[in-house]
Amino acid sequence: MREDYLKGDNEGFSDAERDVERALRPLSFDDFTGQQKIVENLEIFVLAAKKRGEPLDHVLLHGPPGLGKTTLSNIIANEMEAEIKITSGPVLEKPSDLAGLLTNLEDNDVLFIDEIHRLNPVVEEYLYSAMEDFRIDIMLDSGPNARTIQIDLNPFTLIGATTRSGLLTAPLRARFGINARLQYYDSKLLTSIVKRSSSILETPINDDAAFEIARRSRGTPRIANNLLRRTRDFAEIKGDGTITLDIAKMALGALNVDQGGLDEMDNRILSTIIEKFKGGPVGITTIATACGDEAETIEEVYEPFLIQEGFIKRTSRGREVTLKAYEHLGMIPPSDGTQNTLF
Ligand SMILES: Nc1ncnc2c1ncn2[C@@H]1O[C@H](COP(=O)(O)OP(=O)(O)OP(=O)(O)O)[C@@H](O)[C@H]1O
Ligand SMILES: [Mg+2]
Repeated sequence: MREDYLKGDNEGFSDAERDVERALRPLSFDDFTGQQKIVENLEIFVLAAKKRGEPLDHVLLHGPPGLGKTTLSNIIANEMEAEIKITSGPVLEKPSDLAGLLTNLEDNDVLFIDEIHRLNPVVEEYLYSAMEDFRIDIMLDSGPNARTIQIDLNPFTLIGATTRSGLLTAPLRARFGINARLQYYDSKLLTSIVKRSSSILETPINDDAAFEIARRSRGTPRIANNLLRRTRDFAEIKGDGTITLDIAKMALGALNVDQGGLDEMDNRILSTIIEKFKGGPVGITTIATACGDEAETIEEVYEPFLIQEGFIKRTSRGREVTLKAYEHLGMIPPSDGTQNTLF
């Protein structure tokens, strides 16, 4: 079980915690740290769309949890000076659920569909004409009385967010004019996010403490913010309210946060490759089966971070762990490069 502060979504959080999360959310492009290329491009597309008086082209945001997809979607709507209607794939069960939302959109509004990979295929079909022609065909009645009517929609922008872009159908993917994959944040960017958040929370924090939290946040702003809040508790109870490096280390230690910021699944993937497959190379499907997760989740959610941080290498024959992975787990690497000495 992952701890609350590492959770992908907000499940397990109290209302107060959710309010804090909302307060920490940047509201404009200027406020948003990192993802520089994506933000620069979006700023241009938004300005151009506003100049033409048109809606922004449909946007697909994908990437691992907690990197800012929902945040960016809200920012896009703010910057477009448009209303945002928020829903998610699993909530839209029937075409009429979608039709209800679409017909209520004003000119240039944003419809945000979270977890868009989980759309019901029937609903997805309706989305095609809505996205392309701003029109939907609605079926009225059924049986012998069945007839369809065409409804014109106000021009709108669909923003889809997903952690699993590999599960999107090709026709849906093709209808997004703007397609951006969010990347993990480096420790420097996360340090400035931690500092920004602590100033919103009115909690003083030392530079080295901010960096320590950032470094151990798995490249993810949501985790950084959550660890900051827990560390603040320690500073208030065990210190004088300021987050110092000692307080940060004490808090992160007490919370069992990994030295390298890896989570339980990351560690399981690494130890599985080492213990069951002699460090690799091994195929992603085999790793997934051994770890009890889906290959696509490992490939899209976990592996990118492990590769970026140099724990895993991708070779033509599969995935291989690096020396850094052995060191991280306190295991002895094979001496001749073929045999795992632990086996
Ligand atoms: N670039 C950023 N700068 C500052 N804070 C950020 C940034 N990106 C994300 N955050 C913070 O991290 C939290 C999580 O971001 P967000 O909810 O947008 O992630 P997400 O990609 O939508 O995650 P999920 O896939 O789980 O829905 C937000 O509350 C926000 O405060
Ligand atoms: Mg989100």
